Amino acid sequence: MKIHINDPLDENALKKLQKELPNVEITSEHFEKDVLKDKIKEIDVLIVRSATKVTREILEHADKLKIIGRAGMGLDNIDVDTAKSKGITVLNTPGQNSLSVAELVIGMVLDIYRHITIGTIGLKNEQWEKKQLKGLELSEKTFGIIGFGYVGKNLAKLLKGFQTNTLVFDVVNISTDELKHYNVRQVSLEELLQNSDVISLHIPKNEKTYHFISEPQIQMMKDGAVIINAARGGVLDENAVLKYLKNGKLLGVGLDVFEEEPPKGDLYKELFALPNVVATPHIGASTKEAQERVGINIVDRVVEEIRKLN
Ligand SMILES: O=C(O)[C@H](O)COP(=O)(O)O
Repeated sequence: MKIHINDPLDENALKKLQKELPNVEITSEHFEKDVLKDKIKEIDVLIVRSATKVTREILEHADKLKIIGRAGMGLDNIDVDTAKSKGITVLNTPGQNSLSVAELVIGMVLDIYRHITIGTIGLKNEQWEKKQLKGLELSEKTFGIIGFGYVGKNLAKLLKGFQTNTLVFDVVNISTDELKHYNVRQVSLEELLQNSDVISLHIPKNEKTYHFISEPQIQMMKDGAVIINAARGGVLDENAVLKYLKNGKLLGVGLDVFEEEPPKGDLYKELFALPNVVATPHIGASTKEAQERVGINIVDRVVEEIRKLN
C-alpha cells in the first residue's frame, strides 16, 4: 500500500500516520497536475489540502486509489461524483479549522474598521496619518452571517464578546435552542442584506451558490456596508465588489479567497490597489492549532478507513 500526501500536513500528524502504519510506504511531496496524473496510478491513499485539484482527469488515471483524505473542510477541489463512481472513499475534517477562519474574519473587520493595514503602510512610508484614520467600533453593530455551519457558529460565538446584533441567514431552520445559545436571529436573506453593517459569507461553493452575492444583493445593502469572504472564491462576485467599492457604497471588503487562486489579472490589480480592501492568500485555516487538529483528524479517519479495507 502507498499513501501519498500532496500538500503539507502537520508534522505531528505525519508522525502519527507513520506510527500507526509502520509497514506502509508514505510519501510527502507536492506534485503539479501533470506529474500527479502520472504518479496517481501507483497511489492507494491520497491526502490533500485545497491546493491540489483532484479532477476527473486525475481520477481517470487513479487505478489503485481507494481513499482521498481532504485535510480541511471544502470538497470543491475534489470531483466527489467521479470518485464515488470509482468506489473511492472521500474523507474530510469538518469543523476542525473553523475557529481559525472565524478569527480571521474578526481580524479583517477590525482591520477595515480601524485602518490597521493602511496605518501600517503609512508608517512604513514615514506618514503619520493620525487625523485621517478615524475608524468605527464593531461593538453593537449589526453583523450578518450567511451560512450557519461550523465557521458561522464559531463566528457568532466570538461576536458575543462584541455584543453585536447578529443576524443569520441559512437555508436550514435553526433550532430555538441554538439561536439562544449563539445569541443570533435567523432572518431572510433580504432582511440580512438590508440591515447589516458587516456581512460575512460562510457557504460552500457549488452550482447553487455561484455569485450568491452579486450586484442585486449589494444594491440591497446599507451604504457603508462591509463584506468579508473567507469561504470560497466564486460565492462573491468580485467584479460587482469592485464597482461598489469604487462608487463608495461599500466601506470595505475583506477577501481571503478568490475566484482565481492565486489571483492574477487586471480585476485583482484594481481591487488590491484600493485602500479599503484587506486581502490574504487563503490562510483562514492556516494556524498552528487548526493544522494540528485537521492533520490529526484526517490521519485518524484515513487509518480507520484503511483498517476497514483490510
Ligand atoms: O475548506 C477548508 O477547510 C478551508 O478553506 C481551508 O483549506 P486549506 O487550508 O486546505 O487551504
